[in-house]
Amino acid sequence: MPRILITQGDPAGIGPEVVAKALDSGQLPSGFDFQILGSAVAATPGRPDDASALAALEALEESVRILKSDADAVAVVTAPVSKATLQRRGFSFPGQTEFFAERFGCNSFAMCLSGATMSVGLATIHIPLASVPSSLTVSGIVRVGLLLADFARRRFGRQPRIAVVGLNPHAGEEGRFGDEETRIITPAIEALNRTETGDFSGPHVPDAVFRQAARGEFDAVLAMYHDQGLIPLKLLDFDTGVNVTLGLPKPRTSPDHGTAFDIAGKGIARADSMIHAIKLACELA
Ligand SMILES: NC(=O)c1ccc[n+]([C@@H]2O[C@H](COP(=O)([O-])OP(=O)(O)OC[C@H]3O[C@@H](n4cnc5c(N)ncnc54)[C@H](O)[C@@H]3O)[C@@H](O)[C@H]2O)c1
Ligand SMILES: N[C@H](C(=O)O)[C@H](O)COP(=O)(O)O
Repeated sequence: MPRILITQGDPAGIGPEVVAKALDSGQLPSGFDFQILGSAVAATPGRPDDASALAALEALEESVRILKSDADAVAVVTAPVSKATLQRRGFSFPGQTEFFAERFGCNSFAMCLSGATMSVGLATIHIPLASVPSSLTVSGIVRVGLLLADFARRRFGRQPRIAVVGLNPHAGEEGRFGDEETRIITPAIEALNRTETGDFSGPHVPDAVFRQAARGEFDAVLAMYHDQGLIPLKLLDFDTGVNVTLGLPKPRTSPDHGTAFDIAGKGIARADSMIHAIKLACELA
């Protein structure tokens, strides 16, 4: 039977709790086995330390070993980790997305979050806001746009309508508030439309386009940076949002929330996003 790997994340966070609740929910698809990775070290809730970070890291590495060697292991779902704590243990990646991409030798990958209301792909991921403008390139936006179109086509079963967002207020207001739209984003949209993989429009005004997306006018939104895309997504879709890494040979999903150290150990963490993450992994596998 196909098997979904589930890493428990940092055991000082809510990972083990939401994994256990998801498995007990009665809402997971049939036809799959679920294999839990990660030891329940004696972590203090809300207090990540070297041991809890190591447990999280070992589960990630173990998932890669299994995914590469076992054809029945068809996807991985990762519970949240603390990036800062992991990096103090020598984890050299900004996040799990970049970790899986490197481990699978995947140069073309992207972060996408998909929820009941909207799906959002990110042209840049875990970088300082000040680095965003200089990190945007035509080829980078095209690369993420193609991955997002492929994902949206698989999810929604049609030629996807993808809104590409501007970077600046009012999408630059004809160059008065910035020129990334004319220099970079518009040429990328033109190149994407030449591929005929989706109907790409934009550059859209950032403060308006997410309302249109929420009303169903687009199948996905291609945002220029992390918080541009994830603030509306998490505002509207916190319980159904799933983080999915595009471009990997096997699907990797994760809940849209973090370790929630402030509520760890209290038994009040909601498992909805984890349940949706497991469902999406099964759907994509
Ligand atoms: N999937 C992941 O691995 C992932 C995602 C986001 C953040 N993180 C990491 O998590 C850490 C904490 O990040 P943060 O504080 O920005 O975000 P967070 O999602 O952990 O917490 C934000 C707020 O949402 C609440 N919350 C989160 N998940 C919840 C749930 N399931 N049920 C009820 N309430 C919930 C928290 O209590 C907190 O008030 C950081 O180290 C970050 O890197 C990991
Ligand atoms: N950027 C994600 C979010 O805000 O939800 C989160 O940090 C997870 O990133 P990784 O999947 O790369 O760990």
